[in-house]
Amino acid sequence: MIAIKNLEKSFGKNKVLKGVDLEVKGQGIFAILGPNGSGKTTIIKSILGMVLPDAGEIVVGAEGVKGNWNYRKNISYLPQIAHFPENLKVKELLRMVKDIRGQEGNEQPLIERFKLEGFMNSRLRNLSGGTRQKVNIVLCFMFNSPYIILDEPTSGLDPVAMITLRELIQEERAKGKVILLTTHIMDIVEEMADEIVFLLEGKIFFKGSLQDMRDMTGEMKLERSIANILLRNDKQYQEVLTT
Ligand SMILES: Nc1ncnc2c1ncn2[C@@H]1O[C@H](COP(=O)(O)OP(=O)(O)OP(=O)(O)O)[C@@H](O)[C@H]1O
Repeated sequence: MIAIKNLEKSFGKNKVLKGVDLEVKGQGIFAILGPNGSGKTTIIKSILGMVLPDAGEIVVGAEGVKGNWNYRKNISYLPQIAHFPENLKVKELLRMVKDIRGQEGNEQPLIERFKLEGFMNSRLRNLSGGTRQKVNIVLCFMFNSPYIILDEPTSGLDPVAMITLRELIQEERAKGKVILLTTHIMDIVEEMADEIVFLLEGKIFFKGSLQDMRDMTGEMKLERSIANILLRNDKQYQEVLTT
């Protein structure tokens, strides 16, 4: 269970989160959606303790997040942009992350699935964007954590890797994990999400199933549903529906 109560966060004058209340109960895939800059990553980083909220409370499992690092070992995180020392070799990075976490990982099957065997001795600075992302996926999925947080996990992946990632996410879901996912690829959400959370203007605007969203907006396709919500709430999006 993840419970967020009245979360507020500003960066200077930019009020990003204006009282976010969100409860993620049970297991499954929860897609956090919203326009660019709506605060999806800020919520995720607040859950991880990487952003310090101005107000509010977050509980992960039974543990409050404030001043606590213990709960982090239960979360695997795939960041939107990962920053690691560029001169590290892939095998050194894998070792380093396992040492930092103090947990052994089951990386070998993932290395094989993403065909990374030939890159173990490559330095990060020499990897393509997509190969880096595959390494980041291995780093995230090699630990058996009850919570998995994926921030734009498909970025840079080729279609084969994309299918492998989708399979991997489904396998983790079948194991009873709680998976939080942000993505701008709506067919992934339509295929996989058990619940959709839609963030707008600093608050949770909608939380429910895909069918609930269809019912609310009268649109069958998620992309159109979201465009419909944005149109109702912001005139600048009117063109989206008329094109
Ligand atoms: N460290 C920071 N310092 C200043 N502003 C920040 C910082 N992090 C985020 N912001 C701002 O907060 C707002 C929300 O950013 P965030 O990355 O959470 O949005 P997002 O919904 O994840 O966006 P996207 O869909 O583009 O990934 C943006 O206006 C962003 O510029």
